[in-house]
Amino acid sequence: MPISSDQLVDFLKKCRWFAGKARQVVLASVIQQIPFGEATIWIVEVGYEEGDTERYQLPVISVSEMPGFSTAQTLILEVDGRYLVDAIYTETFRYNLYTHIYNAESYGEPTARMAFVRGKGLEAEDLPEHISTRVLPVDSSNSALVFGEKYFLKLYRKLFQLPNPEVEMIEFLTEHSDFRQMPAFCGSMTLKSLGQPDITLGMMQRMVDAQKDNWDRTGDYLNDFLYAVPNRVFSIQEDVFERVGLLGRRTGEMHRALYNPEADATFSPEPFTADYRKFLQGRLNHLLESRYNLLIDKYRALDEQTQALAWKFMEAKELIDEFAEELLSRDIHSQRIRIHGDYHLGQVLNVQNDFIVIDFEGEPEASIADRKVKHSPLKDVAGMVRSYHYAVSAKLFESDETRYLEPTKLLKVTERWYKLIRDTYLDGYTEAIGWPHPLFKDQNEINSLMLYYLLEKAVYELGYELSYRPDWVKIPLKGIVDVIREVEKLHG
Ligand SMILES: Nc1ncnc2c1ncn2[C@@H]1O[C@H](COP(=O)(O)OP(=O)(O)O)[C@@H](O)[C@H]1O
Ligand SMILES: O=P(O)(O)O[C@H]1O[C@H](CO)[C@@H](O[C@H]2O[C@H](CO)[C@@H](O)[C@H](O)[C@H]2O)[C@H](O)[C@H]1O
Repeated sequence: MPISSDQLVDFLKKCRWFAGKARQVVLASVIQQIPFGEATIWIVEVGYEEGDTERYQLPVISVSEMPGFSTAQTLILEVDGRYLVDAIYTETFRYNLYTHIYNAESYGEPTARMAFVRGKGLEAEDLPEHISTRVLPVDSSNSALVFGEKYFLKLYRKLFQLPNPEVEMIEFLTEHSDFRQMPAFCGSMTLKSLGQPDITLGMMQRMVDAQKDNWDRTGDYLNDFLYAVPNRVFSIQEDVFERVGLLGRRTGEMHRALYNPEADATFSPEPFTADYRKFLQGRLNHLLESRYNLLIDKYRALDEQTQALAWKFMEAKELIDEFAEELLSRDIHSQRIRIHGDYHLGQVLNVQNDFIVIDFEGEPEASIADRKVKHSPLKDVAGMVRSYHYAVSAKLFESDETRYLEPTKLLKVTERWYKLIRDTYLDGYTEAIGWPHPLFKDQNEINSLMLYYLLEKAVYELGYELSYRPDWVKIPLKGIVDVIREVEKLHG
């Protein structure tokens, strides 16, 4: 069925996974069609009034009846009593996907073929003919399919002209390490077109039966803490310290697994080269500039307390520049490896008495090439430390229970919780990494790099909050101001 640009745009705008909703679309068109059984995989290109074009994966199939389980994102077009639907909603398409992964079988012509890989996590007993399939209704930027209630397939929607970093990470950890706190790799599907870079279309992992992610679980702990605060009681249960320490240890184990001097170039550790330092500097400058501009744009809409923090950030511009320049112009002897890259409490699922780390796709704002750059693992550590700061700040600053407390007292309690939890997390991390470790030269480098990554993360978050959650802008700003204070201390 032919489809016009307007029809495509109307459909895309209904889809949770379409990232271009806030942008002005000029044209959407199907630029490649890859037949796959009764379905066809469309590669859709979207052009915007400003900025780069984007590509999306849309598997389609023409059916005479709407699928049993349908959502607002199912129907693309209806013509003469037939329906063109997103193929993930049909059993035929899902079954075909699973069968090809199970058999590690390629499909298509030499000019454009889909290569299917089967991973260690897929068990031989789960034969395609016995497998149940369904769409998992997740509020996510991709689509999720479930097979036999045992396997979770992420069908990537926004496509990149390079293999997806998540598949590389999960495959590496599953096949070449003994780290088991992530869902094991079960398979992948990649589009290989003649003369074009490979494009990852999907990845299958073991399905995790998670009760809650760790952002929600930390929120539960914080509720207990919060209720006591108005009674001038400061109480953190021993269980909370144990869980935070365990997460620190699991993070350390993840980084130990990713540190492999025997690995090929994609994963082998690298030194802090001049090129990397230039990359870091360029990235921070770019982030800072975009955040200053965004802040100026949105300044008047911010509350008084947030405006004051914003001023501190703006006034410290020179100090921040000096700090970054000084750190990045010295020789650094710690090492860099592939890391998670977007590590925060929401990326950790609670499973029984342990954790499972998910979503190794890297930072959403970064290009796909940048997401594969190796960093000091302290960048992940800083991400999680920031996340604990977020959790306590969001709870204490936004709750009814604490509304009438004096702001300076509230801030003190928040800081006390944050510092105890941060140190517990860091102790767990250090214990698992083991000391000394070739990833880190000495405590001095650790302190400086931590400060740098904390700053970079908080500046990144400032953009995220200014765009999506203006009420939370003060949280990353507070994080930035904390780093500024530390830097001031260093400069005497
Ligand atoms: N292996 C898995 N098993 C079960 N559920 C998962 C698994 N991986 C992710 N999820 C669920 O799907 C949601 C989206 O996953 P995520 O990796 O964050 O995808 P995205 O990058 O598309 O947002 C998660 O919040 C989690 O609830
Ligand atoms: O959607 P992703 O999980 O890939 O990550 C993006 O969204 C996150 C918010 O959901 C954002 O995280 C920030 O808010 C979290 C609380 O909601 C907090 O725990 C994180 O520390 C904070 O960075 C993340 O930065 C963004 O990339």
